[in-house]
Amino acid sequence: MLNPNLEDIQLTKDEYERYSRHLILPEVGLDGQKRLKEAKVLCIGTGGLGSPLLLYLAAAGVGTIGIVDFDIVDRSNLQRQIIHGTSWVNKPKIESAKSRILEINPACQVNLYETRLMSDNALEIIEPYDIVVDGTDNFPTRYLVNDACVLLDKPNVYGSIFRFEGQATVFNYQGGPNYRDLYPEPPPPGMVPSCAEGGVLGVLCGIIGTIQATETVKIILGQGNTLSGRLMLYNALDMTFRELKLRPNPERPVIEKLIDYEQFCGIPQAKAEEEKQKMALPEMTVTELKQLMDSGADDFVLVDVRNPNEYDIAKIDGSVLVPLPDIERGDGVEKVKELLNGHRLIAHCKMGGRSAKALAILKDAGIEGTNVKGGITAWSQEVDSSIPTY
Ligand SMILES: Nc1ncnc2c1ncn2[C@@H]1O[C@H](COP(=O)(O)OP(=O)(O)OP(=O)(O)O)[C@@H](O)[C@H]1O
Repeated sequence: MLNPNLEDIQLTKDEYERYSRHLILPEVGLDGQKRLKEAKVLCIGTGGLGSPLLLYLAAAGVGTIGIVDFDIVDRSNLQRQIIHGTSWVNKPKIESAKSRILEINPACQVNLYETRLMSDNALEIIEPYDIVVDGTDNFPTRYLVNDACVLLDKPNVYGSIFRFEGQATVFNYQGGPNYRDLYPEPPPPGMVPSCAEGGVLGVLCGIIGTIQATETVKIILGQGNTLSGRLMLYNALDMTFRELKLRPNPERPVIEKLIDYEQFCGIPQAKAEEEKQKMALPEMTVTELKQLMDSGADDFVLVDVRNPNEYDIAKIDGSVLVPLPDIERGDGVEKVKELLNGHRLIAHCKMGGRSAKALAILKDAGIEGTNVKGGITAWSQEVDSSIPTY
């Protein structure tokens, strides 16, 4: 429970009316609404999770809300990032979120931090707040938020989402476990695909984000049992909730200072490896591919290594689908061999990363090929604008 001096906090007449359905709940009541009014909550990320949780925190009467994000609203965000509207596309997410929050609750003090949360700004940004809510989507930031909250002794309300499944819990609350008890080591880079790669059901964000908002409100009020020590696992397809027990690991290293979290998660090393892999492969631009196709040459096969549903969304005419997972399993390598039958191989994917991976595997199997730089995204931007980007 947050413990401001309740006698110093007054509700206005408008607030009595606005929060009347809270005030008549004995678990909230006048004191609870005053605690909400005095509370300072920092939301990191105003994407899929940040959107619903900010809407509910603002509506619930949280007096001060901080928002950290560096991104602009993309059209592909609108399917789930419901705080942002169409007119905000290409504009800063934090500005969009603030305007919507003030529309819901003009009395809310909204502090904006248009920056990436990093080791050199995290402590300063987080310090003035009572509770931190993590609505981000990457491992370095999650470890950073965790460690900063441990150092500053702030509860960290955590959520994550992927495809149809989500997780939520409360870290670092009243001596409870933190993120490093759940994940002592980061996964190898690229092991866990992002929502941009694997997709996500829009309404899943609503479920997990509102669980985070609920936990935040409960911590402020000091009511109920929080998710501290319990990891909630939700599956939208089965409509099931499961729980895992979490305990502080006695062997967990003591966090003494913030570190380089990109390095900790192996990101620069993985990027260098990917670059090296790409450099070792012959490449061609989409314009060169177009010229080759227009020349009537028939000595090559264009292999698309994306997933079948991506191929249904958009494809380059004449390409043949052999998904990367099939190539990784081995049967795709055989399929490519059959397709080539003496022709040369050109491969593409969405942006050029997966096709580089596929070509490296094929090279080990004795098949040389050329990678299309920028994939079908570059094709859509530079050659054929009738092809949708996704
Ligand atoms: N270190 C960070 N500091 C501030 N904001 C962050 C940080 N890391 C991630 N975010 C923000 O967290 C949000 C995560 O939300 P989400 O994954 O739904 O959005 P997205 O990145 O727009 O999605 P997509 O990858 O599909 O385009 C994003 O708005 C992103 O900019």
